[in-house]
Amino acid sequence: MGEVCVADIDSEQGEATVGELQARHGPDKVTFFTCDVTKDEHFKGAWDAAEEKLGPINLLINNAGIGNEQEWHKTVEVNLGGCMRGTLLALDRMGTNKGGAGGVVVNIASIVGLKANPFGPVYSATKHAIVGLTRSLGSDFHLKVSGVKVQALCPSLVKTELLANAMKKAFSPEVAKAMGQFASGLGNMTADNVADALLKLVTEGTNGGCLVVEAEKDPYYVPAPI
Ligand SMILES: NC(=O)C1=CN([C@@H]2O[C@H](COP(=O)(O)OP(=O)(O)OC[C@H]3O[C@@H](n4cnc5c(N)ncnc54)[C@H](O)[C@@H]3O)[C@@H](O)[C@H]2O)C=CC1
Ligand SMILES: CC/C=C\CC(=O)/C=C/C=C\C=C\C=C\[C@@H](O)[C@@H](O)C/C=C\CCC(=O)O
Repeated sequence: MGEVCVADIDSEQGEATVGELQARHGPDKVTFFTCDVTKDEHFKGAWDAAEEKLGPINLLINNAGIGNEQEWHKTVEVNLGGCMRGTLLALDRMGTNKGGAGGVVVNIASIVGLKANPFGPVYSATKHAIVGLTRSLGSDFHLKVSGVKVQALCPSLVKTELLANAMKKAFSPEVAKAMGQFASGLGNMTADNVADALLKLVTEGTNGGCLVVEAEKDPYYVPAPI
């Protein structure tokens, strides 16, 4: 395994996760930095600290996300703002046109970045925007300029904290009532299924590609409609 830096706003959970990974892969292989992806100075600080400790970064996974329909500014700022901030920073630091060695960015979007989600309209809008950002910067033009591939992973539902929190912060009482039943009909995909698809994207992904991962299906690309 290469060296990995985990950065998250939740330092308690982040340190615990990194502790588990260090026990498995070695203390020098994984490190944690606290980072709020809505803040430029946090993102840049975490990037610099990670490079100082682990060496040059060649892969960024923009994973932070929330499903809070009641505070839509916050959802836009974390989901879209985080991916935008991260992708632009990665181009600035890894771009061959900026003195870097090139690399890969993976934005964690969602299947509802490619289709509607009546149970989370704001969340769905942020994920559609992430897909647009990814397809635009993932064009041949930008790859030639920067040597950085930009791709998106679009998972279907996994029952994580995100879903539990989203149910508490649902769009309306009607949605809150309908959401649980809808979610339970979506199959049992696990975080490991998503991780396998992510690995495929990182190692053999197509620039600008949006790879969908759903329960009981092989991952598949969804091309832009026009
Ligand atoms: N769970 C699901 O069904 C799906 C999740 N996704 C996406 O996958 C990603 C990960 O989600 P999950 O693991 O499901 O949720 P999660 O709630 O377990 O993890 C989200 C992580 O983002 C962190 N975070 C939240 N705000 C942050 C901020 N301002 N700065 C830094 N970190 C912040 C949280 O502390 C947490 O560790 C998200 O982008 C989510 O939208 C995509 C498709 C399906
Ligand atoms: C904030 C919620 C947490 C996670 C969302 C996420 O990232 C993944 C969602 C996974 C699946 C969503 C599927 C959405 C399907 C819709 O396009 C429709 O097929 C739903 C159909 C009917 C809904 C009821 C209606 O419109 O009348």
